[in-house]
Amino acid sequence: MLDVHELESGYGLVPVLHGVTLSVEAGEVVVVLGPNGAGKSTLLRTVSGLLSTRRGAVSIAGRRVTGMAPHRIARLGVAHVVEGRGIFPNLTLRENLLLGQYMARRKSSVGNMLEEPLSAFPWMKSRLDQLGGRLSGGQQQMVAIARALLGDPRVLLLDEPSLGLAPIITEELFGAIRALATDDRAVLVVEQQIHRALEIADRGFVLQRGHIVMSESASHLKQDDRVAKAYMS
Ligand SMILES: Nc1ncnc2c1ncn2[C@@H]1O[C@H](COP(=O)(O)OP(=O)(O)OP(=O)(O)O)[C@@H](O)[C@H]1O
Repeated sequence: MLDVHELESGYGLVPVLHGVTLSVEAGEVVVVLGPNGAGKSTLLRTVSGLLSTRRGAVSIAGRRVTGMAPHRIARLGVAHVVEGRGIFPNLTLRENLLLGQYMARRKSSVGNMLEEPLSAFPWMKSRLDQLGGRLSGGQQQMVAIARALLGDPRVLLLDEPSLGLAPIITEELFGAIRALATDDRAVLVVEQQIHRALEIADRGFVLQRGHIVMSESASHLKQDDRVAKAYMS
């Protein structure tokens, strides 16, 4: 579903990604691990087109999207949930969700669009009229992800979904994320919570200074000491 080939990108004159190659199949959750500044967020930004590609290619379901504007990439099925949630405090939960309509790939009624997000996060059904600003941090993160589902994305990119959340909320959130990798969707997650993320992932990559230094199954990475060492280098 997502293919990244020899990707290079950066900011101004500073290169950050140095030839990153990875793929994520439909039905998979793949986690990108690595120390601060390794280039994890930069990788997601380059895939979604927020940052331009200098070399290499990105393809979604076999279609090359390299060089396309972010809104076109979104229409082709890439949803990027950036760090920091972006919930509007003075809009209701329903209104916050419906902002995701602009990413929709096909025309659909509002009721149909809300079906998947509300079944992924059932607690939302009774809170649709509550203001975004009154929701807890964990609930806001779930709203950000639910909003991305309105476009029925083929590729869901999640940047540090657990940031600032209590462990018990993180567990609930990760359970929901696992269920989002359906037969026609791939999920790529950047995370600092290594162990929790590997619990729900099928595979993982370790990024260090813009290079992929490990690429293994999640069960393998869980037992490999080199993962923790990568964080200290
Ligand atoms: N907007 C920006 N302008 C210039 N340099 C940036 C910008 N954003 C990130 N960088 C630099 O790019 C490098 C990679 O940053 P990136 O945010 O992708 O790392 P990361 O692995 O996601 O780390 P973190 O977990 O700290 O977010 C870092 O050296 C960072 O300082």
